[in-house]
Amino acid sequence: MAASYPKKKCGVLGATGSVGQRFILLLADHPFLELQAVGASERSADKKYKDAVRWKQSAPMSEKLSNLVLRECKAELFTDCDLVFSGLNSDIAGETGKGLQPGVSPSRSEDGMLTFKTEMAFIKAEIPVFSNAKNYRKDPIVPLVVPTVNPSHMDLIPHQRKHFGLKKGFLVCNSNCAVIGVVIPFAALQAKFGPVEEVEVFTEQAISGAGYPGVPSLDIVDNVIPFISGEEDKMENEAQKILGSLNADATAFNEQAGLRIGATCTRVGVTDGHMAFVSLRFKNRPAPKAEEVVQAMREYQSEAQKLGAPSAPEFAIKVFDEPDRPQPRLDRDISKGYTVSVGRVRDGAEGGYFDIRFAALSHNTVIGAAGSSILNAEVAVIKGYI
Ligand SMILES: NC(=O)C1=CN([C@@H]2O[C@H](COP(=O)(O)OP(=O)(O)OC[C@H]3O[C@@H](n4cnc5c(N)ncnc54)[C@H](OP(=O)(O)O)[C@@H]3O)[C@@H](O)[C@H]2O)C=CC1
Ligand SMILES: N[C@@H](CC(=O)OP(=O)(O)O)C(=O)O
Repeated sequence: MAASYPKKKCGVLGATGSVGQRFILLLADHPFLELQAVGASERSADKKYKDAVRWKQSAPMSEKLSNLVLRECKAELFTDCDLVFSGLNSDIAGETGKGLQPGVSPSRSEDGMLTFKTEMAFIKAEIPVFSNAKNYRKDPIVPLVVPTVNPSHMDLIPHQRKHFGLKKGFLVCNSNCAVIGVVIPFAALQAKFGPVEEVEVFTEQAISGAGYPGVPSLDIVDNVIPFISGEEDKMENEAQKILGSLNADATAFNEQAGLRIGATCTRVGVTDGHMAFVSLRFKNRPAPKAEEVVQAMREYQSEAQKLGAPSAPEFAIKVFDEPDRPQPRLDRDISKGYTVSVGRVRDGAEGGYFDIRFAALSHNTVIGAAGSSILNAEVAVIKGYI
């Protein structure tokens, strides 16, 4: 029988956005995370959720949640929550380019007062934050967690709390949505065959990845955009931290040394679901063949699954044998969007540099964003951090 956990009241910041709407869907019938509060900009505050949101999901919103009244994203308005999820734009979520360590020294507002950006203000108010924004992902004191890869990195939380003088507050980040879709297969392969050394990845990313209203229709219909600002840098630099290790006293991360990733990121006219086409080379010789890679991915069990997190998919990775799968429209909702689908697993070109090639599909607002945050929160509750 599944273990039961005490109910936790949660809030969603940025609840009207592309990621926020996915939180509303995924939290509607959660076994222990109860949606208590929703937040958005001043423009939306004090309106009922259903009146402020421009709902873009194919499933309807829950009647009960649709009547929640939106609050401004101020920590003092969320003290009735045990934790919050952040689907805030990065300019609202936190400092840019500086990271949390210097984030302890707050910004100075126009009137000269010291202010904290939103996520920092919440953790200072002792409210744990699970963030989708990019600001603090690479900060040495912030766990960057993909729940079906490295939930053990949350064991840095006591150190983070000590650093900030907090009792209950902490910050855990998700990675970039396109990164999530590739690190899950990488984790399965590395567990079996040792380090991946070199990767070349090409993505076709969904429109919902750009938020709402996002990409103008005249740009994306009947078209492919061969550039997403800032995306390739994240693809090339976030995986090393996720696939790295926590040191023995759980105070610092060692990034995976020697993992080089080259990325080309494009936007295509798909609503949800990022495709990634990967070529990779292992460090160890001889490298595994495609059949062994398929088996390793099929056997992969993540720690989130082993811990019994209720949203953890039965299989973190589904591998298709059919040569024309996965496809976004057909396969993005497998395990409600928590599973990454892989197909076209092939050996590298004969005599070529890369060992293996495959295609991976991930639902960018579920396992790529809101779903990962929810799974991370489940793990944090199971581990007793909340
Ligand atoms: N979309 C995706 O697939 C992924 C997104 N992310 C990240 O998640 C975050 C959210 O992305 P997404 O949902 O796409 O963005 P959207 O632009 O769709 O939504 C932004 C949300 O932030 C709110 N907001 C805007 N300004 C303010 C403000 N001044 N104060 C408080 N709230 C404000 C908006 O509320 P209002 O309606 O009132 O304007 C809205 O709820 C971003 O950091 C993004 O980079 C990460 C992974 C994947
Ligand atoms: N940039 C991603 C989504 C996103 O917002 O990513 P990030 O949180 O890393 O900025 C996309 O367009 O599909």
